[in-house]
Amino acid sequence: MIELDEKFIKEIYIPREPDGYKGDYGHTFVVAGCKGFEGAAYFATMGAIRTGSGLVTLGTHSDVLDHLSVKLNEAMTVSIENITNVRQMLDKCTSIVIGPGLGDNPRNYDLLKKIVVCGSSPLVIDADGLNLLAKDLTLLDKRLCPTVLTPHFGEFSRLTGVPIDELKKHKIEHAFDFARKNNVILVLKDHKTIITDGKEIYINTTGNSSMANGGMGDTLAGIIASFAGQGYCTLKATLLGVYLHGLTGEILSRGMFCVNPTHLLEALPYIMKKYICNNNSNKILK
Ligand SMILES: NC(=O)C1=CN([C@@H]2O[C@H](COP(=O)(O)OP(=O)(O)OC[C@H]3O[C@@H](n4cnc5c(N)ncnc54)[C@H](O)[C@@H]3O)[C@@H](O)[C@H]2O)[C@@H](O)CC1
Ligand SMILES: Nc1ncnc2c1ncn2[C@@H]1O[C@H](COP(=O)(O)OP(=O)(O)O)[C@@H](O)[C@H]1O
Repeated sequence: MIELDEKFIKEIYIPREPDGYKGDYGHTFVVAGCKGFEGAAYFATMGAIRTGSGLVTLGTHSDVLDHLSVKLNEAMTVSIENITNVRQMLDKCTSIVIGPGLGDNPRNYDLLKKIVVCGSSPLVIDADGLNLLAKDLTLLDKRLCPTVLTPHFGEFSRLTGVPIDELKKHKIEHAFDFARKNNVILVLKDHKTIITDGKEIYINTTGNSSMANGGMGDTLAGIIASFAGQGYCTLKATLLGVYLHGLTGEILSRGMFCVNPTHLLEALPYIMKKYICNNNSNKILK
């Protein structure tokens, strides 16, 4: 069992070349959002943008697309009702995140199926993506892409059919077994989040209950997909994303009672620079 600390995470970090351009840092395809859950799509997309993804495209439902396009200046947007858009994005993206605020309905199940079966880039499945996957886990047998699942205990209970109390009692064993059996990287979100690929177990050491508010997990899903699309191997992208997400929340909580996704998103690039890239940033924290 490996505890994630600053030294371990700094060794994962890949410095950027001075002449790097946006095409070198990936294209994250975020499939998220529906009426009433636009915020989840916003947070996941911004999570990818604020952690350095070269390009980010949000695929969402037509009825929320215009509203989200106006808010997300740095992202492109496409309608997921048009399957040609989805096919084109699967060809050009370098990572995918599906699920935040997407909605749990048969049409979205077909979309998840298409992405799992046809996508080859690293795939992060979160929130409603997990609820859809829980209907038929054998969908995972048909995939070519490295896959990260990011459940909280409620979602993990739906995936496994095991009650939350039991999952909490033996969380490491359940997480490890699930990851091994299904050949996925599992991120079981908690005060001390567990990450496992079914071979090794990692425990995150950052984050606290100032982060216990809506949208924090959506943000994390976007962050992990961003790093996975930038050339980090999928496991390292996951470890870096979980650690950075918690670290940013924890540092902000020194001066804030609660840390909301908006605060976290604002601070992410500064915390990344100061604590992980080993350089100084003087905007937020001395
Ligand atoms: N601003 C937004 O648009 C937001 C949208 N969200 C979206 O809302 C949808 C539903 O997600 P929710 O997670 O709210 O609802 P869920 O029904 O998936 O999960 C909530 C339930 O999970 C269990 N649970 C979760 N964490 C637990 C823990 N640590 N210990 C014990 N039990 C735990 C509890 O039983 C709880 O009632 C998702 O698509 C999500 O992306 C949420 O992320 C909140 C913010
Ligand atoms: N007490 C806590 N300690 C550490 N991290 C926390 C704590 N509470 C919440 N978090 C983090 O916040 C995120 C919450 O995710 P999730 O429950 O999926 O939120 P949402 O569905 O609202 O986006 C997880 O990454 C979790 O680890």
